This record gives sequence, structure tokens and C-alpha cells, in this order.
Amino acid sequence: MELLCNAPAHATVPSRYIFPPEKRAALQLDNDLTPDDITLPIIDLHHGALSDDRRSQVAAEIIAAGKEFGFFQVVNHGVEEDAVQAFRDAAAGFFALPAKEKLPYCSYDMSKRFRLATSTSYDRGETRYWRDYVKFRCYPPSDDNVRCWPSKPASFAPRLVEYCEAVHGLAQTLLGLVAEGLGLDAGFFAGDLSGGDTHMSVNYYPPCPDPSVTMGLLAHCDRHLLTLLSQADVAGLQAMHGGRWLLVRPVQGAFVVNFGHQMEIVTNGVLASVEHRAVTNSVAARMSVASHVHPTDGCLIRPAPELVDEAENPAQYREFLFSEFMEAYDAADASRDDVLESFKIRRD
Ligand SMILES: O=C(O)CCC(=O)C(=O)O
Ligand SMILES: [Fe+2]
Repeated sequence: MELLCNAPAHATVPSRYIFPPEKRAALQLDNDLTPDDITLPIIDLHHGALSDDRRSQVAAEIIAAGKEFGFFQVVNHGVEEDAVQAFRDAAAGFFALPAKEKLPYCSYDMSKRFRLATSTSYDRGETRYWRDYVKFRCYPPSDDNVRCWPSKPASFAPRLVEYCEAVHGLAQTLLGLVAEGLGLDAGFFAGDLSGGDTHMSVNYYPPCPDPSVTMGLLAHCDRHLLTLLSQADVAGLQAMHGGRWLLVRPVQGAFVVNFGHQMEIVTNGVLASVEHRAVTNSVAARMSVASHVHPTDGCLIRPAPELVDEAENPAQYREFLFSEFMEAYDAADASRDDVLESFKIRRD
């Protein structure tokens, strides 16, 4: 496997990474057209010390941000900056290992519990994406999960456990606030809907000599319930908003939060799963650490009856098991419209 992280710094872009002009990102970082008056909401969680009044205000902010953008950032979220940095350092250390140490992990087999790969396994064409990544189950630290994690660097596993414990707590806090903001029971998302193993993607985008001809990560929606992403201080993530790509500007210490397809379906379309992608830059390596909160495989997914009204607001999606959705997503190569098609209820 030809990993970008094994190559010396690139002086030029090899042709297999050059997208045809019509498929390039019209909006690049170097040519940032994102209007200053549209910025993603930054929501202050007050370190979890929320009085009842403040709680309902924060819950309302989250729902408003979710409806308008499907994306927001959280600060003062209670996850220690040291824990974030320590895991980021360990993950960067993994990509920096000698090629032969990483070789045993290289795989496009999606059933592997820890795998390292490049570009994407959603093959929508020949051109490669300027990205290496690892994907694995990061929480809970069960024996089945832990034994698949790399032993090098030695800090990887212990720092991962600390990071994921903290991020799990934050995810549950956010889900409680989402439920409250929607008028659901505070524990609505706490059972099977968020009870599957959390999956992590660590995406590594080395500096690219010509960002205008490459893409970091294809446009996609996340397939699960909720994503919490650390991008540190290097920009590259863009979210679709009003028909154009909006740059998710790095905010010191923040987590970027977005909703996956399951949230869109369970809320009957109120909190949409929004398309996003990553672009490259020529100056700095970028690493994003995405924690994906999953339902259990056997979880029955359906629009929440509390949010459905057969006369005024009928269910837009049929019932299904989460495992069925996972298969459909892979079969549709992560395309938003294609994957949702088979779960939508037709009314014409
Ligand atoms: O690199 C990024 O910021 C985007 C990562 C992402 O969308 C994902 O891992 O699902
Ligand atoms: Fe994503």
C-alpha cells in the first residue's frame, strides 16, 4: 500500500492524485471565499456546570445550530486539553513509525478492527485522495477492541483510553442536551441508540504541493449518530451550507460536532446529517481525530414517535436495524442520496 506518510515530502503532486478540473474543490483554503458573516456557532458548555436555566438555553442553542448548519463547535466542554494533546501526539507518532512497523495494519478490509489505509475505500473514481487514515473501535476499551490496537508507540493505547473516556462523557452530555432541546426524555439517546462501540477515524493529510488539484477527503455524511472531531489548529474541514462549502475554522481547544444519518432519521429530519469534506494545504500537516458514536448493531432505528404526527408531520423513514444501514452505506459508496433512498417512505 502506498501511504503518503511513508513518502519523503512531495515536491510535486503525482498524477494519480490530480482530480479532473470539474471534480476539484472550487473553494480551497488558499482562496478562501467563505463569507465572514457566516460562521459556525461556537457553544460554551461551561465545563458541564449548567444551572437549569443555562441548560435549557444551551440545549436551544444546540438545536438552533443543528437546524441551521448541522455542525457547531463546543468550547469549555470539560475534556482536558492535555488529554487531547497527549492522544494527538501518540496518533501522530503512529503515522511517523517506519513503514515496516505499520505494514501489518495496512488493509482495505472493512471488517478489520484496526486498519491503516490511504485515500478512501469508497471508490467513486480512480483519483486518490490526499489522505492516510486509521479506523478502529476505540470505546469501550473491551478486550476485543484493545487487543487490535497497535503496541507502538507505547503511549498509543493508554492515551487513547483516557481520550475516549473523556469524549464519551462529552458525547453523552451533548446527547442529553439534544434530547432536552427536542422535548424528549433526557435519556432518550442514552441506551441502544448510542450504545454501540464508538469508532474512531484518525485522518492524516500531509502538506500538499498543489492543493488546487487535490482533495483530502470525499464529500460524505457520517453514517452513525453523532461525531466529535478534534482538528487542532490546521484548517481543512468544510461543511455544505446553503449550496456552498463553509470552512470550519479551527477554534482553540474546541470539538467540532456534527450529526450522522441516524440522528437525521430518529429526529424525522429535524437535525440533518450534513455533507462535509476535507481540502488540503501546502504549509502544514493536518490531523483530524473523529469519534463516531454508534447505535448497537441490533438497535431498531425509526423516527421518534414523539416527533411524528401522522397528519401534520408523517414519518419520513421506515424502521430498520442499524446493521442494515451499515451495509447499505457501504453499498452506496457513502453517497447521501443513494443511501437514504432505501430507507425513505414514499408518499406519492
Ligand atoms: O478531516 C476532517 O476534518 C474530516 C473527517 C471526517 O469527516 C470523518 O472522519 O468522518
Ligand atoms: Fe465525516
